[in-house]
Amino acid sequence: MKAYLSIGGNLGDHKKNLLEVSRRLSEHPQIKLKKQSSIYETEPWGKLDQPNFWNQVLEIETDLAPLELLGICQQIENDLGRKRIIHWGPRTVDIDILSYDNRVWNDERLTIPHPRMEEREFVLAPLREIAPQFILPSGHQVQDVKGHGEVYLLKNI
Ligand SMILES: Nc1ncnc2c1ncn2[C@@H]1O[C@H](COP(=O)(O)OP(=O)(O)OP(=O)(O)O)[C@@H](O)[C@H]1O
Ligand SMILES: Nc1nc2c(c(=O)[nH]1)N=C(CO)CN2
Repeated sequence: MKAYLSIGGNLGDHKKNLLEVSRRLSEHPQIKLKKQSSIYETEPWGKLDQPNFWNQVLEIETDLAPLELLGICQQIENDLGRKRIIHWGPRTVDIDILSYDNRVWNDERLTIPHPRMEEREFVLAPLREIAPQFILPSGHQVQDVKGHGEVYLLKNI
């Protein structure tokens, strides 16, 4: 199954943390990392009084079930020192499942497609880069939609 993940953080060594997420995901026997967007520096979304984030979107192929994938992502977040303190607040690294095999999932642990992805330019810009044909929950193509927040493509990092 094809899934898209959004990863981001704004504490510690951003680059190291993002690379570490990709490394750990690709080491998992049931996950293949297919595409990685560029890394973007992004204005904080939702809660504005915090440092800029670094964000990236990954395309993976996996035969893990959605909740199993969520568990792996949360394990990686915890291993990299993620503490859940402030809602939408600063974090070393956060992994959101944007979509999973065009499926819909709705329970207290997991909602896919991710309900807030469409408002977030920090998700849409990297997604547009690796999956311009991606259909958003609204039915629009990602390349036709602009979300909120400025993003800056980071070059030569
Ligand atoms: N698509 C999803 N991807 C990742 N986590 C999800 C998803 N849907 C629901 N969750 C749940 O959301 C919970 C809270 O996530 P988290 O603390 O990372 O929220 P957040 O990143 O601050 O906000 P947001 O969800 O708006 O990105 C997680 O424990 C997880 O169970
Ligand atoms: N730019 C940006 N802003 C955010 C981010 C993020 O990854 N990037 N994550 C948040 C919590 O999910 C809240 N706000």
